[in-house]
This record gives sequence, structure tokens and C-alpha cells, in this order.
Amino acid sequence: MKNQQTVVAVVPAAGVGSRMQADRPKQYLLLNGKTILEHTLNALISHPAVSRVVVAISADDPYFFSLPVANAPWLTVVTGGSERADSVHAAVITLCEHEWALVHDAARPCLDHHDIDNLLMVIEDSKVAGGILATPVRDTMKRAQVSGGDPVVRHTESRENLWHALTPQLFRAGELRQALAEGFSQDLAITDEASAMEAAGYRVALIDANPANIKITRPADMPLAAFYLQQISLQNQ
Ligand SMILES: Nc1ccn([C@@H]2O[C@H](COP(=O)(O)OP(=O)(O)OP(=O)(O)O)[C@@H](O)[C@H]2O)c(=O)n1
Ligand SMILES: C[C@](O)(CO)[C@H](O)COP(=O)(O)O
Repeated sequence: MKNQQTVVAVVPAAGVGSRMQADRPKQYLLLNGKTILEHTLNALISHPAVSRVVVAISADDPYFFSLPVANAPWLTVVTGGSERADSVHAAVITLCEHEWALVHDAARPCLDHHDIDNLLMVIEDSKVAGGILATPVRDTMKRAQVSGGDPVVRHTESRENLWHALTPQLFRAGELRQALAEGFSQDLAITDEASAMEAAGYRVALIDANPANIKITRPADMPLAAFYLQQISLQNQ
């Protein structure tokens, strides 16, 4: 069937980056001479399996169209929404239903092609609807007791079979679009594509991935991401 193996990257880039406390949304902060968003778009479109990219930006984004990449023939721009899931949905509805949506945070520029290769293998796995890059939790996990003052430990959570979900997350566009719509209608907290797919009853593969694929969230993440980007650049030489 047409489009069954076509992979389209979907990049939610409409956030404000409030936790970064910068003078602009974090995806437009510079790392090693380029914006975080440019690094992320390049990491995706330079992979041979990625045919094109759909990026969701905020309606009042004053930065995006000043970037050289804004005129790329392989790039489609849509208007994002109030939550990340709304931005993803706005992009996914532009795909054909049998195309594969490779959804990846704009804020994760340290993505290497080896991890994309491993994730794409789920396309051949009939036992799952898709998959996500993830890393096993390393630290002891504490549940906090919130009682108005400084947080204190309520209890220690078991970290057995506990993983950090990363992105990209890969699903058929038609199934993901439907799962997101159902999640919206049920007021689900959809913080990643897999949570919508899980709620819709699909099996989702966990693909053990490079922990360098961090989501740039707070100022302390910037020097670490700069280092990881340099390491990826050296590996690709
Ligand atoms: N309404 C939104 C919110 C977030 N995102 C995107 O989703 C990704 C992951 O979200 P997060 O790291 O939370 O980014 P922000 O929401 O911008 O950060 P913060 O929560 O600190 O404001 C980011 O690339 C962000 O641009 C989006 O496209 N649309
Ligand atoms: C999608 C994600 O990056 C997986 O860990 C994460 O859920 C995004 O959360 P955020 O609060 O929108 O950054």
C-alpha cells in the first residue's frame, strides 16, 4: 500500500521554554553557532529514511522565518497549540494515514542516527504499533510528600522496569491522529505520543537509547548539550 514505509519527522517547536528563563523560547537559543531547532531539524532530515519534516511553531513566533532552514523544500510549517500534544496533532493531521510519524522534540538536538536506525526497526515488528527511544532509570526514585513547605520524601518508588521516555516516538500517522483525538476527548494528560497510544490499547516498544539525547529544559542543560553535539559531530566525521 502507498506510503506504508514513508517516514515523516514531526517536530513540536511551539513551546515558550519557561523553565529555561531565557529572553526567547529555548529552541532559538544558540548552541555551537546554530539554534537548537536548526540542530534538531538537521539531525532528522540528514537521516536517509526521513523524507520530509513538519514543524509546529507558535502562531506569534517572531524567530522561525528568519532562519535559513525556513525555506527548505523538505519542510512544512504548521501552527502549534497550547499544549505539546496539540502541536503534535496539528502536524500529524497533515500526514497521510499510512505514513510513519517520527515525532521528536525540537528541544532534543543531541540525536544520533544509530538511535533512529534502531527505532525504525519497529516498522517491521508486527507485534507493536510503534516504539519510542527510552533509557532505563539509573537513580533511586523518590515520591515527594507535598505539604506546602519544602518537599520531603513520602516513599521510594520501585525503579524495576522503570524507563525515561525520550523522543523520537514512531507511530503510523492515522493511528496516532486517532489516539490523540480520543485522548483529547477523554481529557487525558498526554505528555508524549506513547501515552495516547497506550490509552488507545496499542503495544509500544521501548528502544534502549543513548542517554545523551537530553531534552534541553533548564540553563544547566546547555553546556551539556553543547558537549554532546560536539561528540556527535566528531563521530560523524
Ligand atoms: N504548546 C507546546 C509546548 C511545547 N512544545 C514543544 O514540545 C517540546 C517539549 O516540550 P518542553 O520541553 O516542555 O518545552 P516548553 O513547553 O517550551 O518548556 P517549558 O515547559 O519549560 O515551558 C519542545 O520542543 C516544545 O517546543 C510545543 O510544540 N507546543
Ligand atoms: C515527550 C517527552 O520529551 C518525553 O519525555 C516529554 O514528555 C516532554 O515533556 P514536556 O513537559 O512537554 O517537556
